[in-house]
Amino acid sequence: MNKKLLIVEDEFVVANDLLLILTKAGYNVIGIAVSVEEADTYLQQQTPDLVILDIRLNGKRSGIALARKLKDDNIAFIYVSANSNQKVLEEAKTTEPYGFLVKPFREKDLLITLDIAWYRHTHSLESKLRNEERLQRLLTEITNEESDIQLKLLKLAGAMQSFIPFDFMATGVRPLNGERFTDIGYLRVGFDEHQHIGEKELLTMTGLNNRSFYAAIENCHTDNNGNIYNNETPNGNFHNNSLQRILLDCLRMGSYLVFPVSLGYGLSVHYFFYSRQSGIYSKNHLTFLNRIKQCLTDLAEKVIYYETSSSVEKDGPVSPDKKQNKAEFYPGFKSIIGNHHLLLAALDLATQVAPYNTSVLILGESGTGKEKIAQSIHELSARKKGPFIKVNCAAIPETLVESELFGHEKGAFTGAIEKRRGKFEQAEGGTIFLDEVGELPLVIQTKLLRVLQEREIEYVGGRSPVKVNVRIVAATNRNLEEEVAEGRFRLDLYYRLNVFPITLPPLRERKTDIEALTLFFGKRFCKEFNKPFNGISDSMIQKIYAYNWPGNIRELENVVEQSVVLNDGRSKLQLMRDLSSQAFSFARKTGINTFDEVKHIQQETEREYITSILKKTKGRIRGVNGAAELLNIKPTTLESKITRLNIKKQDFD
Ligand SMILES: Nc1ncnc2c1ncn2[C@@H]1O[C@H](COP(=O)(O)OP(=O)(O)OP(=O)(O)O)[C@@H](O)[C@H]1O
Repeated sequence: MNKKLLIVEDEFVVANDLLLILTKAGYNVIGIAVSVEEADTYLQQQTPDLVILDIRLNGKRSGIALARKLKDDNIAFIYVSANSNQKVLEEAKTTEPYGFLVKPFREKDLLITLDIAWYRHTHSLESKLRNEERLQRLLTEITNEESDIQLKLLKLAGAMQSFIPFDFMATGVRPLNGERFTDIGYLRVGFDEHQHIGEKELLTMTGLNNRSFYAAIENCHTDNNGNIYNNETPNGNFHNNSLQRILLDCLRMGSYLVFPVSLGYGLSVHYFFYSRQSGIYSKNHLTFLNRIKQCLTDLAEKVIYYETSSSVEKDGPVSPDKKQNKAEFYPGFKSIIGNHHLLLAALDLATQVAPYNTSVLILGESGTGKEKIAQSIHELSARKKGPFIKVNCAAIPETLVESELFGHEKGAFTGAIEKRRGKFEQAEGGTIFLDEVGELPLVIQTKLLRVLQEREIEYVGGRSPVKVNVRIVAATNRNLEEEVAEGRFRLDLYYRLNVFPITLPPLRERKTDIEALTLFFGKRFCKEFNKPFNGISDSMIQKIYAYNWPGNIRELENVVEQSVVLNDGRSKLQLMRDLSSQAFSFARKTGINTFDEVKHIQQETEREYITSILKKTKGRIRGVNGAAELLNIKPTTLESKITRLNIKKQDFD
C-alpha cells in the first residue's frame, strides 16, 4: 500500500491517534500540519496521495481554504471534523471532498473512508485521462481533415461539450479587425445540434445597425491570458457597448471563460465558452484547456487564423441549422426529447461515462427518464450487443431479493426445486439496471458491495463464488445522503455507486421542453391508436405550461394519452382532465379554506415529523445522531419547537 498521507489537524490528541492508526494500516504519513500555512510548506516539499483535513485549524485560514487548493491540484482529501454547523458543512460540500468523517470516529470507519476516497480518486482520474486522450486525437483529426472551417468548428463544439459546459462557443482572432468581423460561434440548441452564429446572425439577433455593431467591436475587451467571468449580471465587468456585453445580454448568458492561444506577432486566437448559468467556470477548466493547449494552438494556426484572415467569409451556415425545440432523436439517445441545458448537461455526462465500465448512479424524481438514460448508457457502450437487464428493487419481496439478484442452488430454501440463475448472471457481458436501489435491504446492500468490489456473486445456498462481467447502473429517486444519515443505506456502498452521479432535472425545471414532449407523445399515441394527429390546442398548451408536473414526464405522457383516446379524430388535442384538481385535491379533502387552517396543517405536519425523529433517537436531542443533528437544527431551536408544538414525552416513547 504505502500511500503518502498528510494529516492537517490542530488537536494534538486526534492527530496522534490518526498517526498511530494510519501507520499501523501501512500508510506513509509524511507529516502533521496544525495550520494551512504549515500544510502549504509540506505540499511544496512533496505531493501526498491523500490528505486528512480538519475544518477548524490554527491560524486565520480554515481547512476549507486548503481544500480548494487540493481540489485544484487534484489531490484527494477527506474531512475529519467535529464541526456540524450547517453553513460550514454546506461550504465544505462545495469543495467536493472524497469523504467526510465526524469526530469521534471509529478506526474501521476511517480506514474504509480512506479506501473509498482512494478508489474514487484513481477511478475518476483514469477515466478523465482516457477521455482527454480521445479528445486530443479528435482535435488533431479535425485540424487535418479536408473540410470547411465552419464544419470544423462545428465538430470542435461537439467535441468540447462534454469537457467544458457551454451554451455558446466562439472562436476569433484578436486583436479584432475593426473592418471585418470574422468570429465564428455556435449556439447549443440540442444535444448534438449547434446553430451557427456569425456576423449576419448577430446583427439580426441584436437588432443593431452596422455602425453600432462596429462600435461594439471597437469596445471589445481583449484578454491576454485565460480568464473567467463568472458573474456577468447586466452591471458586470464590461463596457455597456462592448461586444462581450452584447453577447451576454442578447444570448442571455450568465458567465464566460476565455482561453487565448498565441500565434506570434502580437496575434492570438481566442476560444470563448459562454454559459447561461452564473458561476459555472472554475480554474479546473482553464487547467484542462492548458493540458490540451498544443492541439488548440495547431487548430488556431492551421485553421482558424489561416481561414478567417485569408478568405472572404462564405455566405450562409454549413451547419445543420435546426430549429430550437424541434423534437429530435439524438444518436445513441433513442427517443429522448428536449434540449433544455440541464437535460443536455445530463446527456453529456452519460456520453462521457458510457464507454467505460464505471458504475453510474442516476438521480432524479420519479418519471424524469432515469431508465431511459440507463438504456442509452448501455447502447453507447461496447456492451450494447450484450443484454440490458432491469431490476426494480422496490418491487421484489424482501425474502426473494437475494435469489432474484444472485440466483439459488437447488434446495437452497423451501420451493427451490431447481437451480436458478439470477439477474446478475442474466446480464453477463451487458448491463444491469438496478432501479430504486435505495430500497434494497441492508443485508443485500452488503452483498452488492461485494459484487462491486470483487466482481463476483454467490448463489443462495452456493458454496463458491461465481465471476461476473456486468456493468452496474443504479437509479434512485431518494436522497441517498439522507438515507445514509438515517442508517438505511450503507455509506461505503453509497460512495462506490456515487463514483459517477448523473442528475436528471424535474420537468418543472425544464419547461421549455414541454411543448416538444407533448407533440412527440401526441403523434406517438395517435399512430398507436390509428387516429390522425391534428395538432395540440392552444388551451391545452397553456394549461400544461402552467402546471408543475409532480409526476414529471410519465405524468405528461399519461395526460397526452388520455387526450388522444378521447379525441374525436377531427379536432386538435384537448386537455381532458383538470390538472390543477390534483394539486388542490388535498386541500379540498381536508376542507382548508383560511390561512389559519393552512397554518394549522403546517404545524401538524411539523409536529408529526419531529415526533417521528424523536422516536427514532429514543428522545435524545443532542450529540451525534441526536434528533437536532438529524433535523439539521440547533438543539436549543429544537427544544423551543418541542415546547411550542406541545410535544410530550409519551408522544415518542
Ligand atoms: N426525454 C424524454 N423524451 C421522451 N420520453 C421520455 C423522456 N424521458 C422520459 N420519457 C418517458 O417518460 C416515461 C418515464 O421515464 P422513465 O421510466 O425512464 O423514468 P424514471 O425516472 O426511470 O421513473 P421511475 O423513477 O418512476 O422509475 C417513460 O415512458 C419514458 O419513455
